[in-house]
Amino acid sequence: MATAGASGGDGKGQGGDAPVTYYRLEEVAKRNSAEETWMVIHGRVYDITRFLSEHPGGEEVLLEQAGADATESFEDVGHSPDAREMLKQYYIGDVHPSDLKPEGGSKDPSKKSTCKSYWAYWIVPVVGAVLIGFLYRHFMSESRSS
Ligand code: HEM
Repeated sequence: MATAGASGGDGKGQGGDAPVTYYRLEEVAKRNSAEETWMVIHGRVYDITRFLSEHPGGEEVLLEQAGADATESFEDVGHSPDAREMLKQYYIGDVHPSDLKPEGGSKDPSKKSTCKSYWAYWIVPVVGAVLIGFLYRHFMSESRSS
């Protein structure tokens, strides 16, 4: 099997502690024919060449996505847990981290703004509560003195 452009490494992988092979998207894009069909689903690379003729949804839909990120199409169909389980046998590696689009992962660059929104989320009720406390004390002391 072709491994050009791939590099070994560690990190999150499909199976246990085996080293993960990373593939650049340009490497995946070259495998876009019926002779060699790779696709990306949720940041993982699958060699589905031998699965083409077995796919219940037909070979054509797979070839349309060949060499590309098929996550959206795969999810749109609403594949069964069995179909997701089948994916494992075609797994060959992960998309290289520098080619990964943020998909809600921990390396999400928008994390900072999420932190900011958490601040905004609790600071409003806290400031509100303190203000109400001051007003309450103010009116109580006024009503006591009058
Ligand atoms: C390697 C990845 C894929 C695997 C292992 C897979 C597997 C399966 C399986 C097992 C089914 C039968 C129904 C089910 O159990 O959900 C199915 C149906 C289907 N798949 Fe996929 N699929 C893959 C990728 C895709 C992609 C990328 C598309 C893109 C459009 C697609 C389109 C469909 C359609 C349209 C059906 C419905 C067929 C019908 O109900 O007549 N599949 N697939």
